Amino acid sequence: MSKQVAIVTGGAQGIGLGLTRALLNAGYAVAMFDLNGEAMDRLVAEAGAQAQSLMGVKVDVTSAEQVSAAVAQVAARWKTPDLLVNNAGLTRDKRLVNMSEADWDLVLDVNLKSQFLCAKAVVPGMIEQGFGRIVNISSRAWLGGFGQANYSAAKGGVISLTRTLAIELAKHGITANAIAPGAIDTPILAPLSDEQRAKIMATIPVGRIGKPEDIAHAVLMFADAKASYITGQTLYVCGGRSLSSPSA
Ligand SMILES: NC(=O)c1ccc[n+]([C@@H]2O[C@H](COP(=O)([O-])OP(=O)(O)OC[C@H]3O[C@@H](n4cnc5c(N)ncnc54)[C@H](O)[C@@H]3O)[C@@H](O)[C@H]2O)c1
Ligand SMILES: CC(C)C1=CC=C(C(=O)O)[C@@H](O)[C@H]1O
Repeated sequence: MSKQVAIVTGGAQGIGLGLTRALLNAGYAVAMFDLNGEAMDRLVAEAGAQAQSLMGVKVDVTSAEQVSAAVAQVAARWKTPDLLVNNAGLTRDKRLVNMSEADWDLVLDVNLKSQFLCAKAVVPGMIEQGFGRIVNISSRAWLGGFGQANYSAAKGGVISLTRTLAIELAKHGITANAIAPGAIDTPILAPLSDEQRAKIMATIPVGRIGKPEDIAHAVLMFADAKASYITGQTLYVCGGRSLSSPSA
């Protein structure tokens, strides 16, 4: 495989699907790691000439065994990945008093633990090849948000994890950076009413809700081989929305 190889967790939908498409168009071979096997099968079937550069691996990214088997599958079909985008995530918003231990564990596992597991699985190969790019998706909500004790803590953990990866891996030609999106139009926003969407829009100086392509643009910047001096950073992609007040 002469192409660069990327893994996108949660790559079958929303921001992840935007990343999958943008990376394919940028010439990467892309492996989607997602729970939604049907969606990945459909995407590969619809990929036409790009199908040979696209694979879907049905994997729960909170499982160490499944993650290491999935990374081995990618390396066996193509090569050691050059880029890992840790994007899979979900919310279970509830006020603290109503938040169960299961709500806490699920959100921490999918948003944070998965990033540790995927990094641990790809890094040995990246060290061996002397090159790697890791981009971890956090959220502007790491600043704190009503009903988001679990999600905010997980997304703050993503930023801490990223800084540590950057420090540990710098000498191996591997960078690690985080992206903190604001509101991006994906199925994760589906539960919002028109009124709630309008309220969010009013706080965004750019005057629109973000699109998956906005995040893909930032990922491609961090992934560039020329971006070797950019590591440990968190880039807010949120249309200029204030970082001083907690999201409500
Ligand atoms: N959409 C936003 O406004 C927004 C804002 C800030 C941050 N984010 C973050 O961006 C990332 C993507 O969000 P999105 O809006 O595209 O979400 P989404 O719900 O549209 O897509 C998430 C994808 O992750 C997959 N997934 C979930 N749990 C998984 C697991 N255990 N194993 C494998 N795959 C799993 C889902 O199947 C789905 O394809 C998340 O980390 C989210 O927290 C989103
Ligand atoms: C999950 C969703 C409602 C959501 C939208 C916008 C965010 C932001 O950071 O602006 C996130 O907090 C996230 O909760």
